[in-house]
Amino acid sequence: MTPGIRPMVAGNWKMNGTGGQLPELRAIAVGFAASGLDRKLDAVICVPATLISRAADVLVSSKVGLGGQDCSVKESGAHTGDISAVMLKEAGADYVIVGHSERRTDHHETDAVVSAKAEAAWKAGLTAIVCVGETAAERQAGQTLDVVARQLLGSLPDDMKSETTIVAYEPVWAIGTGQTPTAGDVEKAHAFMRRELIARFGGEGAKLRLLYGGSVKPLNAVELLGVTNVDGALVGGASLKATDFLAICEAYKSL
Ligand SMILES: O=C(CO)COP(=O)(O)O
Repeated sequence: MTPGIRPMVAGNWKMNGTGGQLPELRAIAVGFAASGLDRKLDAVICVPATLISRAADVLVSSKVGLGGQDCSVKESGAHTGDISAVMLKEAGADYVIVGHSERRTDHHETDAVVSAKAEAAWKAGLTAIVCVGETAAERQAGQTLDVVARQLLGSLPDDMKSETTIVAYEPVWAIGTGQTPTAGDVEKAHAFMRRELIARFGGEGAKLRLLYGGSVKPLNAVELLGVTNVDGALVGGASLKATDFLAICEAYKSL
């Protein structure tokens, strides 16, 4: 937690979810409203692009935000298979994840590409959730903070505003593995990011939401979300089940 920063729990459904998954989204919307937790935090679900318009219908007048998982650096044109930020916005999204490690790996996205995607997102009126995080090999080599510093520097454009940007620290080795860094390690990484962001962006860096992602589950949510400078979570697998996602949000009842 950071005093004065409203937390966020964001779900990333990744390449999971056809129409049969929409009842879970409805259950998240209903459960989140019933919990009264919207007074304390924002909840967002980032669905596959094919589900955005239908998800927007499900979430209409709900307190749960909607996001995509990637966008093109371009607005339109001859880019077969790509989806622009403008298209996501038109379909009903208000957020988009950029620079997830799975995109950096599977699609060889560089920091420069991620930065251009964040710019494209802002231009379309979306909030960009920019992901950074070290691999297992980089961690073993003691390079965690160097990698995070390099990715933050390269992936965040100079005109970054805290209102339309969120940073997610996702150690690659913690994603989908059930392994997490210790609370102490997360604290160190987030304190480092905060210092770097303040050094570069001043007050905007101080106000930026910093999410932790990587095997966040109902059982470890209180511990991880209670860490200083952790302003929420980016949740993969556990966001596919409404009960798990809501249980993670519930952590804020005791924080
Ligand atoms: O990559 C993630 C969210 O973007 C984390 O995934 P898991 O929560 O499944 O580890």
